[in-house]
Amino acid sequence: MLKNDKWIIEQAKQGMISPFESSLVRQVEDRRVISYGLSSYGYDLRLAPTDFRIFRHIPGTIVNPKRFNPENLESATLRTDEDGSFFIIPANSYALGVSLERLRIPANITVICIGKSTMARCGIIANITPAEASWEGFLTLEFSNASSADCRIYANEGVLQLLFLEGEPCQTTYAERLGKYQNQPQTVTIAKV
Ligand SMILES: O=c1ccn([C@H]2C[C@H](O)[C@@H](COP(=O)(O)OP(=O)(O)OP(=O)(O)O)O2)c(=O)[nH]1
Repeated sequence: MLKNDKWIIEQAKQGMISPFESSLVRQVEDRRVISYGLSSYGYDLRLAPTDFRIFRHIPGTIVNPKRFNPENLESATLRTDEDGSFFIIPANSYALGVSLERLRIPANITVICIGKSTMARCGIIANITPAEASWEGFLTLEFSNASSADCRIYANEGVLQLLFLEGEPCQTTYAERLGKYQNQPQTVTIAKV
């Protein structure tokens, strides 16, 4: 079953999402923001200002998920103006960021990470991925800019939404099988095998 706002509040009190906003935030002081916080059946996460990296091609090489070369990722600069702090995701490129919130997923829950409509309308696709039962840490976030125009992606503002699905208790959680992405820090975690 898809979990509702009341359930998310109860779980957040026990540390599922930190920091936690118990309503949808649309404005901070006198500035409009890309919304984040609690929605009816989900939670909108913020992008951390700490780490955002853009894929680049290294001539003569091919990306190998079994031996990922960190040089394929170039750190982007955080810029700030009257609209907020942001990174630029170039046209037709792929980028990795990290969530501002730390998550602790309950043992009978799978979380689906999907895009926000506002960003989707600007050509930004958040790669749809699960966060598994009993996983914890800061999510590494994956975006493509499918449009032919460069786009801002705001730090400290909404960038992704989470849907919480409850299942029958499983035999082995991600934590119990010692999943390799357990306890990710608030920096981009590159592909591992
Ligand atoms: O966008 C995402 C999605 C998931 N995760 C975290 C939470 C999730 O529980 C964990 C493992 O992800 P997944 O199971 O998709 O990775 P895998 O390639 O299947 O790894 P493994 O072989 O360890 O299961 O990574 C992220 O950091 N970012």
